[in-house]
Amino acid sequence: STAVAQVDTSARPSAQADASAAAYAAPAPEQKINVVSLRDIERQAEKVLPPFGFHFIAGGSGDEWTLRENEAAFDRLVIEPRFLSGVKTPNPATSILGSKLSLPVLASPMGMHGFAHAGKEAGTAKGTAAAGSLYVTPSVSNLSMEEIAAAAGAGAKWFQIYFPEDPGYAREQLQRAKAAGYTAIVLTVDATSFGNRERPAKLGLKPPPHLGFGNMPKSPALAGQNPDMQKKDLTFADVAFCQKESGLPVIVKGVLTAGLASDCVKHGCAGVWVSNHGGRQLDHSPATIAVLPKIADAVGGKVPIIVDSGIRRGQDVFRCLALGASVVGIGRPLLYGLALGGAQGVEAVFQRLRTELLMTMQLAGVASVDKITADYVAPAVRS
Ligand SMILES: Cc1cc2nc3c(=O)[nH]c(=O)nc-3n(C[C@H](O)[C@H](O)[C@H](O)COP(=O)(O)O)c2cc1C
Ligand SMILES: O=C(O)C(=O)c1ccccc1
Repeated sequence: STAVAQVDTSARPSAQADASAAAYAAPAPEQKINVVSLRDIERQAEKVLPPFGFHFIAGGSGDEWTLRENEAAFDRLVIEPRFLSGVKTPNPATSILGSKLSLPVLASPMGMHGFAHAGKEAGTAKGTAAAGSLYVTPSVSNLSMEEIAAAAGAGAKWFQIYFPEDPGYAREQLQRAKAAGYTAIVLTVDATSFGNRERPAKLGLKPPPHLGFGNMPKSPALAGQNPDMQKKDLTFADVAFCQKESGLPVIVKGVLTAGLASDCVKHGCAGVWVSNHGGRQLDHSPATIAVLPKIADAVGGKVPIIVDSGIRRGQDVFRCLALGASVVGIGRPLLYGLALGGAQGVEAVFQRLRTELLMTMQLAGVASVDKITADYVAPAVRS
């Protein structure tokens, strides 16, 4: 295995430090924000974020086909409402692996929130907890997993790991995660090589000085390891390692095929996370909503399915649930909310999605999330 960070990561900020660059001017507001729509805050966040930070967050890989397709694929799927169904107060609450959620939307793991806000991951964790949702802490964070757990407080939390080269360092992180109160491990498998993110280079934007890794090894024997150096040759043996060493349920993130989904179930995974990493890894990998039905079919209800990448509307949440997801994840909009308002901005993003989901459920005629089925969606027919 090799350090991904050393190979192909010209645009990877965590791998580089430009000592001559001015210190990174992350926004720091803590305020209520008005979220008209999740798309609208991307435009607003661009105005307050340093250009590198904005384009690092907003960008995808390669030609950004998958990035566009994530949202375009929803446009090919209509919602067929059932009026006169007597629904009065739809209930968006659900639960996943024992955690109660006030809505079927959680915070996808994202590395290095220092690009979005001076408070780093703390505001995202706090705002997600305030919204009654679940925060997935990234291993490549600017704050430590213990600091992030403290910010989430009683809020539900999982720990996402990029499996490091040294198994001893993997073990240390998994044990720390359990001790810090995380209740599941998310193993991301779609980033063993870093996607070709070209935006910063095309725009002539240089990575800022390093913002600091929160999870450097504690054991002196692991000196030289950092959480951004990943094992390339991942297999199900590494999944088993995570299960054994953490003693926690393990979810595989980055599933895009029915074959991998059924292998995950066979290997005792507690969940399957359908994701193309927000179009940031393998360009021309499929939109998640397009592959969700066959993955749901392969999983057959044996474990929960989480899906993310391009979800921006309550109607998108509805369509994902209709096609077999238990819960959806959102990424970038949370960083935009964070940049604009800190924890309150993050909470406002969840609230906006809740409002849209409630409206969608009311108009579609569905009273609870378990009743959102494939009967309510159909291919869009174009003449
Ligand atoms: C800035 C940024 C950093 C990310 N870092 C990670 C990470 O550390 N680990 C991971 O599993 N996924 C990471 N992702 C992918 C997200 O978990 C998620 O799959 C994706 O953002 C969902 O798509 P969306 O942004 O369109 O909602 C990152 C995404 C972004 C935008
Ligand atoms: O950019 C990403 O998608 C990502 O996964 C990541 C990983 C480490 C640090 C920052 C981002």
